[in-house]
Amino acid sequence: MATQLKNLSDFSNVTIPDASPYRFAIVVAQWNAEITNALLTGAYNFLQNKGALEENILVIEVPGSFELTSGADMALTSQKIDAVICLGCVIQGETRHFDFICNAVANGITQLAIKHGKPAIFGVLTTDNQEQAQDRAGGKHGNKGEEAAATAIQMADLKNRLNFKH
Ligand SMILES: Nc1c(NC[C@H](O)[C@H](O)[C@H](O)CO)[nH]c(=O)[nH]c1=O
Ligand SMILES: CC(=O)[C@@H](O)COP(=O)(O)O
Repeated sequence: MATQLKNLSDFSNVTIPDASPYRFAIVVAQWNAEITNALLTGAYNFLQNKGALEENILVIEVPGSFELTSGADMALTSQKIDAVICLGCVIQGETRHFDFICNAVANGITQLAIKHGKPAIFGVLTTDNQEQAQDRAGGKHGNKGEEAAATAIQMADLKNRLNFKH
């Protein structure tokens, strides 16, 4: 398996730009809160470690991952932010509900980035079980929240360097 022995959050070989010029929103789902709170901590601490100012990090909670798209849309529309990070954890249940949520959120966040012309980062765990989620929320496979924060900084910086106006 590709990730079997990997820490997916290892950025030692990647240059992450200074985050201090940028304003971020982190939209976090309350479903599977033990996991999503760990993702939030990872993302928040990573942003601050890369220079983001506390007053430039807005945290918004939504009920579940399905609401991440609308929560991020509200943030991008009403707040002056440069990138939005969407954090959630969807764990497979007995039915196809998992598939509908995961597809809706992935597609929704993708379309949101295009609609607003700003980075909208998919930091949603989509796992078979609780253990896989724990492994990716500060466990042996790293922290998906850190990865999402790193991506948000890189994309906000890219937009700035390209002087991209929407
Ligand atoms: N089963 C999970 C959910 N389900 C709730 C949905 O996200 C949504 O809030 C509901 O369908 C109402 O629109 N959400 C997760 O984030 N993770 C799950 O495992
Ligand atoms: C992944 C989910 O939606 C969670 O509510 C499990 O649902 P179910 O067991 O009804 O598929």
